[in-house]
Amino acid sequence: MRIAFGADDENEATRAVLEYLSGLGEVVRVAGDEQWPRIGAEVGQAVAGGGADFGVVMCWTGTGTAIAANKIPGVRAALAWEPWIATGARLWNDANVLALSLKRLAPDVAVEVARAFFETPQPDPDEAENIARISELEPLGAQESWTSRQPVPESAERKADSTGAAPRLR
Ligand SMILES: O=P(O)(O)OC[C@H]1O[C@@H](O)[C@H](O)[C@@H]1O
Repeated sequence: MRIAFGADDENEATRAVLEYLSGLGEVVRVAGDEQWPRIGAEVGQAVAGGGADFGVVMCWTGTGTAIAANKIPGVRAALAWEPWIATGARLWNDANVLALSLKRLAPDVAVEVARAFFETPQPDPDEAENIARISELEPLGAQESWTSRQPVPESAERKADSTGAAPRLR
């Protein structure tokens, strides 16, 4: 597995995550010491361009790098702060970039969240249509309507079954 990594600062959490990622495969890009928009964009480009299978971005909140990464077509970056969120991001959103707060997450929690992300290899096939719709959004301008929009019924029970977590309300 090839993983692109970038963080706009370095601390115990970033070091712990990098160490965990190094055990998973090759960390192909370590972006650092740059502003968060560039970190997000470069990690996103590595993933969208095929240079990496997945990306991990870290910044103070995790939000700035996530937003920047999501501007790159093909990127589905998800901010996660607990393992269940990371599992869901892979399972239901086929997230290919994980965003983490380097300020808020303790190193062991950051690694736990990353582990949940990387230990959920396949998205739920039932979500394939929704995930494909994300790509349809990429070329849309602010004024264009999304013609393929249709409601997708979801079952809280099915979500609960697939993660073992509590059912969620929609
Ligand atoms: O622009 P600076 O102050 O460096 O950073 C602001 C922080 O705001 C957040 O979105 C990012 O996480 C970034 O780390």
